Amino acid sequence: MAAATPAPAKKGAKKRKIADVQDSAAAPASAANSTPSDASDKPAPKKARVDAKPAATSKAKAKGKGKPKPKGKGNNSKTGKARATTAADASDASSTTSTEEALMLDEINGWGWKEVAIPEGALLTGADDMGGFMCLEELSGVDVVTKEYAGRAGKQIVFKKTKSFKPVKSKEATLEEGLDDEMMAKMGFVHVDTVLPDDDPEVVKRLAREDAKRRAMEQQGSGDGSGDESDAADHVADMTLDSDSEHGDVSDDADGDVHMSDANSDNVDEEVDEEEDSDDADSVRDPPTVDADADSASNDEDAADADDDDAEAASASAQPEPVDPSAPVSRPELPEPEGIDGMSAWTKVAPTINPWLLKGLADLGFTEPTAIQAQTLPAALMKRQNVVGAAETGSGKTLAFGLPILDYLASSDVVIKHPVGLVLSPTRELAMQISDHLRAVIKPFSYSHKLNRVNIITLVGGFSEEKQRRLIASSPHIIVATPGRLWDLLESGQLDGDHVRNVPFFVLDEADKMLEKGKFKELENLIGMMTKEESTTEWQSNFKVLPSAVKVQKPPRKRQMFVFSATLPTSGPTYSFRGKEITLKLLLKKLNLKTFETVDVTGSNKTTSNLIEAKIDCVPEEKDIHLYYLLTRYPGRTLVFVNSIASIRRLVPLLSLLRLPVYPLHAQMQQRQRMKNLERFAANENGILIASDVASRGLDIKNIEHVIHYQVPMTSDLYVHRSGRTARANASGLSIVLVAPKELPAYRKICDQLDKTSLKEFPIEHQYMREFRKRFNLARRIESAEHTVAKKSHDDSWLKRAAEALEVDLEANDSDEDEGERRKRIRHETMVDSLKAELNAVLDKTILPKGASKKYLRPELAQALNSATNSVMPASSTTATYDLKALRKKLTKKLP
Ligand SMILES: Nc1ncnc2c1ncn2[C@@H]1O[C@H](COP(=O)(O)OP(=O)(O)OP(=O)(O)O)[C@@H](O)[C@H]1O
Repeated sequence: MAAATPAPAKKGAKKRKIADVQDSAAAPASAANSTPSDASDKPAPKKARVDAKPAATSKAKAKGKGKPKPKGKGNNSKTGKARATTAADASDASSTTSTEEALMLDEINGWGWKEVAIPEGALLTGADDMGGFMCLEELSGVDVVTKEYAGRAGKQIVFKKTKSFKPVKSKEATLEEGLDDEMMAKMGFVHVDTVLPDDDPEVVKRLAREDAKRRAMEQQGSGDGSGDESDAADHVADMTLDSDSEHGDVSDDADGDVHMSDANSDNVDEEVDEEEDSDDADSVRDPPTVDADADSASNDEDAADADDDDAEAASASAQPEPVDPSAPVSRPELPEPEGIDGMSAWTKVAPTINPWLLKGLADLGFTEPTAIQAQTLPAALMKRQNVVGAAETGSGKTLAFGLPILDYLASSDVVIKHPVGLVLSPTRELAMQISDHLRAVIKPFSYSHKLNRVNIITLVGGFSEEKQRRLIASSPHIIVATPGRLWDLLESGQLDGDHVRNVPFFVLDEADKMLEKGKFKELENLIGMMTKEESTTEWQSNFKVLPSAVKVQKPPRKRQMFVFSATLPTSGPTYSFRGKEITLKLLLKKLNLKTFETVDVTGSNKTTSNLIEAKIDCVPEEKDIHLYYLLTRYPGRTLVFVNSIASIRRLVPLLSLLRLPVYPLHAQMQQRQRMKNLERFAANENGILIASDVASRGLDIKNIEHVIHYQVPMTSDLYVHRSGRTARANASGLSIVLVAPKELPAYRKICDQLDKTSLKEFPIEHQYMREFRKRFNLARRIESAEHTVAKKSHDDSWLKRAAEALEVDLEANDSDEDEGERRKRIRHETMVDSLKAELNAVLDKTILPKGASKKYLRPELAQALNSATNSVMPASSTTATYDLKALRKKLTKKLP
């Protein structure tokens, strides 16, 4: 049995545009059994900003790019194999239909059909199975049917035309010329060169308005002055996605994919790879360049005006000047952006702030600065001072240090072609979030003109180095990185040391964490590299930098530094980390930061006033039940922090069995999975993230309602950061700590360090706990039985593999034992099934009485928490005994 497929498409031309995306989607696949497909067969290009219609055809297709030459059209019955034919071969010009449909059928005829083998019975079991075969039934007017062969077994696929088509009367598309623009427009194509550079409806509308205005002006005063023309050309260039040859490369990336995504698309996307790809594409697409289009447009005009006799001279003068790539390129003059009238609160603290940043802030709804921003900007943006900043979690520190960098970029007269900002973050997720946040603010400026594109890249572990190399090559303006990955890239010579050493802005976010002794060796190396005046052999040997990696020739420019955290000890002599006292002085000495402004807007207890804090005393064995109770009783986006990855691995399957939407997050997970889980958590309003402290700092996920500390955190700083994932940006939130008797000393220390007498006892409805316990215990039993089955089958397969490797006949030696084991496994499996049935039956019933409020922060609960007079330690019932025991133990130890 055989089916037909067109010959593989020719490799597309190098200069591919948006229309080609559609084309490649519609191009026939070359794999066996694959067939010509409609554009819908392949996913649309990620974030393509143009709705190029109709999807199944394209300008490039019409031109014949990538289209196989018609061949093998004749009858091949001689071969004895089936051949797909199309009834559209017999053209019928009598009736009229849309040119689009006609073109499609024309295409089918045009593809060079060839035979490929299909395994007997795999596809052609009946006409019913043909539905969607090759996606051709998507084409209006084509049916896919099978036909018995005359006189022999087997079936034949036939594409049957069900409508008549009038061939396109206008100029026929040829491989060389394609359809003319008029024809393309009639068919509903959007010319790729008119595609706007953004899918943001606001920007699209504004650019369209400006375009209309400009056209009207051009028509009115046509010919008067070249300035207008060059403006117009500039604008067209601005709106062009990839009209010059430099952009041809976009389509030719390693994956063969064309990426036409939003310039700000470093967002967490479905696939990490895609996300990075899109970032790559963006970066490659838009390096700051001389606007050659505008130049050549006006030069062409000049040449056209020249006297014929002087044609040669005119054409010589029309040659564009050779461009020195290192020469500064001026930024276009931009009009004042609209919609920034209500932003005076910002200009009050930073009068010179670039209006395009105000526009970005206004678009985000940030009409006034937060306290840390209001106090940082005068020093950082107006006076260009170093700033050491401390402010509560969720109080907007990212923009406090980000705005001065963005302002520098937006206010430069010339196009900047090198990195100006380096932001270091302790975790990958936080680094990506910082990049996204900065991009969101600079977006209107970035899209105001092609030359204004601000390129922010993220360099973190977990992504392929190849992709990160491509990002580095994309002329980034701001690099947001984790120290480890940045150092790797420097050490291996992939990132030029000068890029890092000469940045005029350097940010250390979560600085206290970053500077923990021994935690970030790479950071110490980086700081050493950045703070040394000159490259010396001593320095190089100290930090083991490959000489090729760091080409430091000159001392760094004056650099502005930002050192930020929610838990920086700006006042008071010291702060402690795991028993070690660290002074701020020591911290700043490491950074070689001698002069700086301190901005500290943290309250005495370091947590935000919108945070309601409570605790639950319970013995370790009861923690699971209490957790289950809280998660079920009060649904809402909840982040559960645990102290060990083992706890995550234990809790996630149990809570999943109990039908809770739980997602794990810890450092041993693959980066792709980490991103996916964060995405899922952020998308599910009742989502539950069970995380290690990798999620404790900086993560800004909207509307996290509750944070639960399953175990008492090791330090008060950690408690502050964990709790700070809720109650962000003026929202309210609840943090609950589950305290086991053994954890009381750690808990007390935290309270002490944060100036809290104690936390309020969270009210538990004990009458329901029995039922919660019953359900949880069922889940535990299922888990344990499943574990036994899984372990057994794992052991078996290991044994089998080992036996195979040793060429031992397992069956013969172990058959008796196998039988016993097999019975055991069946018993376990049966038990799992019946336990599951039991659990499902109880889960179908609700525990809470009808009408019980499920709102966590319902007023009476908040009231109860606030008014509780819990001045003594919470575990009042257990504290005394616990303390006594502990004391006795201590005393006994001291005795000789
Ligand atoms: N001026 C503003 N007005 C309103 N919201 C703002 C403003 N500035 C920032 N935000 C929002 O506040 C939230 C918290 O900001 P950000 O992540 O910078 O906080 P942070 O202080 O760095 O927190 P953390 O210490 O946890 O890292 C973000 O969602 C951000 O978009």
